[in-house]
Amino acid sequence: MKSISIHAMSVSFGAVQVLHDVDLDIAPGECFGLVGESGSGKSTVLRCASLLNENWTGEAMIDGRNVRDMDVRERARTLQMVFQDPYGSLHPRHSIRSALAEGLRVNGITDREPRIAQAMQDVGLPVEFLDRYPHQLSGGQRQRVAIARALVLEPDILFLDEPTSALDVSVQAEVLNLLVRLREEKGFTYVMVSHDLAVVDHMCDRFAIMQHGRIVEVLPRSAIPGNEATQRYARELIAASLEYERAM
Ligand SMILES: Nc1ncnc2c1ncn2[C@@H]1O[C@H](COP(=O)(O)OP(=O)(O)OP(=O)(O)O)[C@@H](O)[C@H]1O
Repeated sequence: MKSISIHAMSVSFGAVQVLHDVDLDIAPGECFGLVGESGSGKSTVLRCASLLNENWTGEAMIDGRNVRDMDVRERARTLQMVFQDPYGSLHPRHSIRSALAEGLRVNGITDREPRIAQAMQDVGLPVEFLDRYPHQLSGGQRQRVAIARALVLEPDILFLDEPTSALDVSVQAEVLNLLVRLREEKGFTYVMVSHDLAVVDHMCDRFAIMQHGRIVEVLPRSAIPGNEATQRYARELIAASLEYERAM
């Protein structure tokens, strides 16, 4: 299990600074949530820490090792991302087998078939699905493929960017439960972006509330039901979410 430590992460797009000195310390095996209004910088934290975006200042360390000191292969075997929209991230004319094989090939891994079969089993999909194409799967099945594509590289850390928000509510719970089980089985460390505090409450040990590119407060999950946030914005965000839950 691996820890993640982000220190003084700042990023600007043109003249606009979208992250201001973000500090986060995430324990090995923890599920850590990032919540906050749209545009507050949650996805940017994941994209910078994984070096999908390289233009930022500060440091991101994994188990004490700077991500910038890792080569692309080491990084891919350490950290994988799962995005919100599996349709957008799976090539429509590539079979599921080739979607899963691609990362293995790019990263010079040769024992591809057993890893692919294992990943399909891990996400609860039959191996016959390997010959299908993305449009031949349901939304939930496609998201399972996106998770399997991350698993084949046997990473230690998964960055999950709204992994279920494109799915029907009933399917959301299945995929979240799959993610809970995988973390228990494999000892993953998760960082999960979500706009839904109910999802954070279900999944995360702790979470950070972000606003305008800053961390407002870091709280344990147990602070949600009684709204124990100390910062005004954090309290308001939790209160709004609790009210919404009650109204449902
Ligand atoms: N490549 C980019 N170029 C310019 N601006 C960007 C880029 N990526 C993000 N931004 C801006 O940075 C800010 C933070 O975006 P980010 O996607 O991190 O927010 P978010 O909290 O994840 O929002 P959402 O919940 O809507 O996904 C936004 O104002 C966004 O418009």
